[in-house]
Amino acid sequence: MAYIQVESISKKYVKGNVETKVLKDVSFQVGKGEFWIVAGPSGSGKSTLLSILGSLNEPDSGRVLVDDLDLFSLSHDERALFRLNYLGFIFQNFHLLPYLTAVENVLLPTLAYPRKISKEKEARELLKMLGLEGKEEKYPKELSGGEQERVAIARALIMEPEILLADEPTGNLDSKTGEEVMKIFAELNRRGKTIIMVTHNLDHLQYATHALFLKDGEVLETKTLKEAN
Ligand SMILES: Nc1ncnc2c1ncn2[C@@H]1O[C@H](COP(=O)(O)OP(=O)(O)OP(=O)(O)O)[C@@H](O)[C@H]1O
Repeated sequence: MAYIQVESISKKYVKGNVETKVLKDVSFQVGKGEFWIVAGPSGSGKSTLLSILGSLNEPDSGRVLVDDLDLFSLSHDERALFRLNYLGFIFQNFHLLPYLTAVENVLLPTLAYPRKISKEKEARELLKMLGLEGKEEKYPKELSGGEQERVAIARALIMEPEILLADEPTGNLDSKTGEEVMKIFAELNRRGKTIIMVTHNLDHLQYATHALFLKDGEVLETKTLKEAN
């Protein structure tokens, strides 16, 4: 049984009387510990697919099962709990809060947790692991793009999720910094995280175990690039 099972997902957006089919019958299966890159031209449905995998967006038809949980049969609250327990999200434009320091940004998800938990020590350790020692009290505007992305990665890791969902995480970075961020993802994958990443950059395929190519909302091809650990 696959860890993440995507079964015949379809999704359309309707604006006025114009209907756009964004995903058409998309199916694939992700094993635990795999690193998938979702690639395809602009507008092919990559971000929509990722938002459905993250249960932030509902498909019109089809199912997504994660660890045997049928995401869209869960209640709103159950789904929120699922996201908190299983998923870390990383976005292209970091989405850091400007009036919080690096360590406070990393701690944000812990504030939403139903039980009060203190993870300041872990937050500082994560920042250290990501090469940000000494920058814990800096505000986002005092950090470079690559540093802000690493804070966003630390924030995604603070609840110890099994799965990382990343949408163009290197899209706003120069190529050298982008490579450094990809090496962090490769290391996280080596340590067992299951990763699904949307990217335009096909050079990043060298870090992944699998690739899914989308075109006009359809799966063009899925490929095994190397064995997962
Ligand atoms: N909320 C929405 N309402 C209406 N149309 C949308 C919405 N979100 C996306 N679309 C449309 O759906 C199509 C697919 O968008 P999506 O962002 O999933 O593609 P993408 O492959 O991630 O593109 P890009 O690489 O440019 O980010 C596009 O034509 C987009 O304009």
